[in-house]
Amino acid sequence: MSDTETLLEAALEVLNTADPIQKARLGEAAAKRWLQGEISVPFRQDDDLPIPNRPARLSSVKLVAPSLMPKLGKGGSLQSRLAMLHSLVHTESWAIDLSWDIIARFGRKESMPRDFFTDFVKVAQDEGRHFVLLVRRLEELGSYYGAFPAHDGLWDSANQTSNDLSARLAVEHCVHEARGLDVLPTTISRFRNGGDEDTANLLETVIYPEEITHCAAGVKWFTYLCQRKINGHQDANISSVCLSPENGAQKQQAVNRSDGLVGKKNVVIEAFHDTVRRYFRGPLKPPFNVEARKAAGFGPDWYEPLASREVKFPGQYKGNNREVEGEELAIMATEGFLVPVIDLDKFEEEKEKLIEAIITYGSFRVINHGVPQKLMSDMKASAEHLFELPFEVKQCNTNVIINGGHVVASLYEGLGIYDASSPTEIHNFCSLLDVSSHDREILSTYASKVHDLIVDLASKIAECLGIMSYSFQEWHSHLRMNRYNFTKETIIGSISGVVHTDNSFITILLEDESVDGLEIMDLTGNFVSIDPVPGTFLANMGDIAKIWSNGRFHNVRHRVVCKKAMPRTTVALFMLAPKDNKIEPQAKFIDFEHPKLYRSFDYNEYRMLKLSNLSLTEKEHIDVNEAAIMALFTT
Ligand SMILES: O=C(O)CCC(=O)C(=O)O
Ligand SMILES: [Fe+2]
Repeated sequence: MSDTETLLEAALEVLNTADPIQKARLGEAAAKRWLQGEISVPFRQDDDLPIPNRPARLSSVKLVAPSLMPKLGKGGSLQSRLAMLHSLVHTESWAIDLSWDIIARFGRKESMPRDFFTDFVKVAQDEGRHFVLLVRRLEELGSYYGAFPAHDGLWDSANQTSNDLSARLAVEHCVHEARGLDVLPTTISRFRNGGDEDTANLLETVIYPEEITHCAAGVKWFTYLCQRKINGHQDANISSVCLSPENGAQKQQAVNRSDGLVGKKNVVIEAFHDTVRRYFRGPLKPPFNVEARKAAGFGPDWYEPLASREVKFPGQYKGNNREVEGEELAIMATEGFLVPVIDLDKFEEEKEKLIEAIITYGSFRVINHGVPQKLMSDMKASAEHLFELPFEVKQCNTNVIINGGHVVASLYEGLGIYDASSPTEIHNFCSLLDVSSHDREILSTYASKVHDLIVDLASKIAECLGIMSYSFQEWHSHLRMNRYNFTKETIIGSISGVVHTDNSFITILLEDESVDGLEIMDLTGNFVSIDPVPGTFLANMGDIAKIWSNGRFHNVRHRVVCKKAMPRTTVALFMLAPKDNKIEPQAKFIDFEHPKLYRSFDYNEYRMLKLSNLSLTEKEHIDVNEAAIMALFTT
């Protein structure tokens, strides 16, 4: 290395190296050079070195969405302990990148003092050592890094804070790393109880105390940035680092006192609350490791108030067309539209999130829904077979509800069955189109299972809102298979599925896992892409839910855009209306503050009105859709 090497250059070398062992080795060497003064310059003022949007990473580690991670188990079996160890190894590999990233990304941009660099160099050094120790242990036990799936949630949140150092410190170090401290004692006892004393010791004596110092670095530099803001832009007089595990809390207090922050402590804590609420979705999960957190320099007043999230129902909801502002807007701007994930296996814990999802977003993803993944992929294959039938055969798919059968539009074709909860209707559809017995079987099993899922979901929603006796059992449903005929000639970005809200209470969508294209309008009015997640269903709330809830539930607007030159097939099951087709707002949602918005009406009347405007341009379509619904208002 040349004498003029900067810490930024060393950090970038680590970030641009894919192999984590090599990352750790390079990081260790760079840290030594910095600490011994061989690298003396953090960066050059005129450097214009690109910081990778994503550090180089091994491609051999299979990534899955966080919500789809297989359960790690409780350490009772070797397999479970290996999965736990693997997850720790993966976290440490990201921790190396995150430490060098904070140095590279923010050090110069935020004109941070030398101690900031030194602190995070030490953190990076620790993380590299932790990775090597843990990966070695994993190998001793006969496994390897990459043997289990992993998720990149840590990097996702790093990405969301890539423009804001305070947010990065708060979320990565004071939320995620602090959460690591909360759960580590349980993890240690799981290894110990499973007979793996070596791993337990390693975690207890090396990793745990050092992780406390990393959390402390987050608290310390978050505090520093607040103080700097309070004092104008002059540098805060923060004492030199060294956050040893034993005295982190005292040092932190000393830091606060020396900077006159004691009186302003609430300002710092309030800023912390604001930042976490803005950049971290959902409440923090208790129980907290109060002792370790205290050693890291932050007491319960920092995190306890973030442990619950107010439920916005029913008083605070302001209506669909409300202005989005503050926290909500910031979350949406930084996260894009990540629809909330509802785990049906843990429904009791998910209620609050579900209510927020249906009221605020009108869209959520369901996992552990009980429909076998094989049936989902078979259904998609069967839908593809049906679209391959001769055109005249498909034309036999007429239907009693408007637009319920075979429809053809530019780039789009649809086939449908109403009522999909009726075995006779499925049978009639299959007979008319001469569907093979294999596809027939799949269609009827799928329709019946997903219909049951929708009934269950709708009942759960009602139950969350205290409507216990309402039965969705007899509601009709409509199964629609969608085919978007995207080819090489289709212009990428062209809209195939016009902007619309669904004519349903809930729609359960089986996505095309190889071709994305669905876009949902977020509360700021922008369309954001929804990436398909295999094995899950996307649930969208439709107009009928909005009416039934007297305007409380959000009927989400969405459209389909060509993203790839490949045909796209999706299957939607819409829960439409009760058997008698009468829809009206439920009494539960009507009170003095919320007068009845809609008169009782017939579902078919609504559908005629809604679908009579399909040929309009996109902008008009939105307005007329809304107008059509408004026309049903009581006056
Ligand atoms: O195909 C999709 O992704 C969306 C389909 C849809 O919005 C619908 O069928 O109503
Ligand atoms: Fe739709």
